[in-house]
Amino acid sequence: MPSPNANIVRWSKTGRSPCIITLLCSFVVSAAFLAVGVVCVAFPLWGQYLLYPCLVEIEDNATSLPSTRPSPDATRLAGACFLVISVSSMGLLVPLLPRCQHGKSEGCDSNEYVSSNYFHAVFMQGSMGLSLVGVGLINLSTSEDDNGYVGEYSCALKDQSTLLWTGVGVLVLTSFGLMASFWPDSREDESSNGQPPHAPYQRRLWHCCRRKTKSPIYGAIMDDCENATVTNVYDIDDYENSTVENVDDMDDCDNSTVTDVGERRESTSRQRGTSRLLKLAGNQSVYLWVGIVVLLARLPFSLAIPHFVSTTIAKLISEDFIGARREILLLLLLGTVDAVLDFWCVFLFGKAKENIVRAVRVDTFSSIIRQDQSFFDTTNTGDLISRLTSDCGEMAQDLTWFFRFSVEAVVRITGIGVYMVLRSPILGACTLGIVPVVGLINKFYSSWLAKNAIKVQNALADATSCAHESLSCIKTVIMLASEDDECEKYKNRVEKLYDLNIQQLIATGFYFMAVSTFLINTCVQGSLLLLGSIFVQQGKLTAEILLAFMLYQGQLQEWSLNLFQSYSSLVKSSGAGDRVFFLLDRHPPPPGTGNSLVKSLETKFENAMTKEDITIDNVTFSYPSRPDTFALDKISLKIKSGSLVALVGHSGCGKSTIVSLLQRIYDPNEGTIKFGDVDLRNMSLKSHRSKLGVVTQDPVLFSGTIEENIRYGSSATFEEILMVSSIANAHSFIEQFPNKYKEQVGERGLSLSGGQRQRIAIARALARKPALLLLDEATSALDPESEAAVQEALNELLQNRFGMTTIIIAHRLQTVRSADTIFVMKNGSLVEQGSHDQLLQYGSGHYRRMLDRVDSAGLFP
Ligand SMILES: Nc1ncnc2c1ncn2[C@@H]1O[C@H](COP(=O)(O)OP(=O)(O)OP(=O)(O)O)[C@@H](O)[C@H]1O
Repeated sequence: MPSPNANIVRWSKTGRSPCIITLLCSFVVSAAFLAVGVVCVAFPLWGQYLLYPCLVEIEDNATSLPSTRPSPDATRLAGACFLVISVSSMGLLVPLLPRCQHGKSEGCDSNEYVSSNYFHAVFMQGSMGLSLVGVGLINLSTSEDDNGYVGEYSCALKDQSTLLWTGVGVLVLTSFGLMASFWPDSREDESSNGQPPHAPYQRRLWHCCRRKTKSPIYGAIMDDCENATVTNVYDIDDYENSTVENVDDMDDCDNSTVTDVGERRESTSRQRGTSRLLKLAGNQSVYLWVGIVVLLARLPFSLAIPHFVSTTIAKLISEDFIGARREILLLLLLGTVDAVLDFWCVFLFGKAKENIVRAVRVDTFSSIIRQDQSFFDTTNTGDLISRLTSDCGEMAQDLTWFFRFSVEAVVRITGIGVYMVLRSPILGACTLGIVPVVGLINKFYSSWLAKNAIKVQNALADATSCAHESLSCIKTVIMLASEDDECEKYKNRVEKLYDLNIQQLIATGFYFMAVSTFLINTCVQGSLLLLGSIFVQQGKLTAEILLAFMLYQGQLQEWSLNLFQSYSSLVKSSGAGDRVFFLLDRHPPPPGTGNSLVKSLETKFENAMTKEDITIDNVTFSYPSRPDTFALDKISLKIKSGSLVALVGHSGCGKSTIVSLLQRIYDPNEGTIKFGDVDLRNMSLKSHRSKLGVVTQDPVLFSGTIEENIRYGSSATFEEILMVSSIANAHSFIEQFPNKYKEQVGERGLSLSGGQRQRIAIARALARKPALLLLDEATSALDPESEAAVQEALNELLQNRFGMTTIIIAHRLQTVRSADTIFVMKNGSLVEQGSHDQLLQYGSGHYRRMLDRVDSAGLFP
């Protein structure tokens, strides 16, 4: 094998790109193989002359041409070997060409070159192995036996065994070389850092698949949601045709009965899911095509085995023990090659499956996480987790099953069918006749299976959501001693899933009983034996052929079942796929794409808009999940840049809703929110949010260290982290932990107290150096002493250092009274505004009444 390093040096010295030259050479070799293969297969009489040189060389460097020519069958066999070699090599080389034809600058880097050379070497090695086996077989079949017969393997097998076993050995070695290059330890994690893996084959396929992954078929990976438009995310036709709403609308327009509509919708969605699934598989075409090529290469080897079994038995019956041993040796030889190629079939299709699962999971998560808040308001988290885990896995599993078995099944069934019809048309027809019957039964079975699969997936999602909810609220569950209730709830859902699975089990059992065991094993085998024995009795058939028939019939039925099951799997997976595709297709309206004027403004004055005065003008808003109830009703207020304002009012009056609208988690139904003169809807969402610091009533931390949590969403240095922690009055308690800032906070920060979590959340908000700080009851969990300290520090920081605008929602009088302006709200409307003193003096009484009801702890009602 050429040394990869030597190649790199050679390349850098000459400055030329040998990559393309190497590839072209490979192509020329492959084309020559292809030509020889075509001639040998199509015109075996001419092909015999082409194969002479092989024989000369093989026959101990004899100077004369061999006395016997290869038989036409042997020539075809050799031709088939050449065809497989050339087609598979071309299939592997083609994806490299576009990368290399533009030379170094277009990605044909040294690694690519190394990988192409490695590939080339392994390819040549593999070709050599196949050639040795091919030539050995030709020699075997063309040698004369003692009686002068040619082509009956009558020469001593040992004469050729060295050649044959060497060929098989080379193939096995090649295979091990390839396996080693794919072994996970020999490469970097592909997904972790987006870097191509080291292993040469892996690297080459990685490049090919990566290019594909970026194609519009996956689409949903968006580096920046602000640049996301429907066209670059997904093929627009698919997008438009595939949302559930559209399907619903279409169906609603129809006057058909409800059942019709339901069935049609299901079948439409299934078809859509199926075609999308196939498109998805297209992204793994490299693996799938190579897998199919290997599959085809393997077929002659595995198909020949029953033939050798029957000829061995026939030879044993005729007491030709040497001949029988020869057949057994050939069977072992072909079986070994078959086994090695089988590994590659399993691996390549499995790899395609894993790639699909990985890509779909990442894309689905990427799509879910970019949904708007209204989606999460109405969708269960457990349900989404089930989509990510179970649906994605199931979909890809079934999809690759389809590719793995359908191609192989079609080829095998055709091959076996031809063999059978040629050998005995009546027995052949009798065996093949069952295929359409099984196909018909399978059609009903698969359509039932698809419907049931959707129910199963839904039930599974339901059970997952239930478990997820119970576990995420485990403290409350323990506190209220409702473990038994939760177990019961989960049990009920699992029972439902169990019932559906049992139904599926019964249907599957029935299918196998009727199709596999009764129809195929019993009826077909019985009729074959009956007919066959009559033909043998009449002398129309030999027992040897009948035996071969029985063996091939077993294979035929097995592969018919595989073919039909692969179809069922595809239909079934389209159910799981449909739900995943729904998530992939669900693109919230691209938020904050901004107009060019605003974009240029933002570039010019860094984050100018978020710092500006805020004007909420006549805003009306209802939550998407409750469209008829207005949380805000024609509210208008102005907040001066750099000021500290407080929102007060009774619980549920709409204070947090204003904070959500300012973050643009939702858009108002009516009215506008402006920063300076610019409507929030026209601003860049990403830059707006990057300038927000938000602390909510119940802040959530991520599992990890305190330092990581404070730095989350910013790039603060450790010194800055220390500073913001001191401001948030968190430094002192952090220092008391054994690992200080490296202390783990546990899942969702549950190993900290509520007050500690809140102070870390304040520090996290400050670490972002926000232009607008939103504190939604941020100090509610703090004791009065901590709150006072935090508030004091916050006031000083906000007012005197950075001039941030701060909006506080608080129930504590102490917090509110220091605000420049206090907005008093009632039932989604603004009823009073002014400073604490102004409101006491001139207010219409709302604030005063609230003050009157402040309790001894200083809390508003
Ligand atoms: N995600 C939501 N979906 C539907 N309705 C909501 C949602 N969030 C809040 N609401 C409703 O909107 C109204 C205003 O809620 P909001 O959270 O703004 O009140 P608040 O003044 O902040 O109350 P509190 O002081 O208790 O936090 C309430 O009636 C509430 O039930």
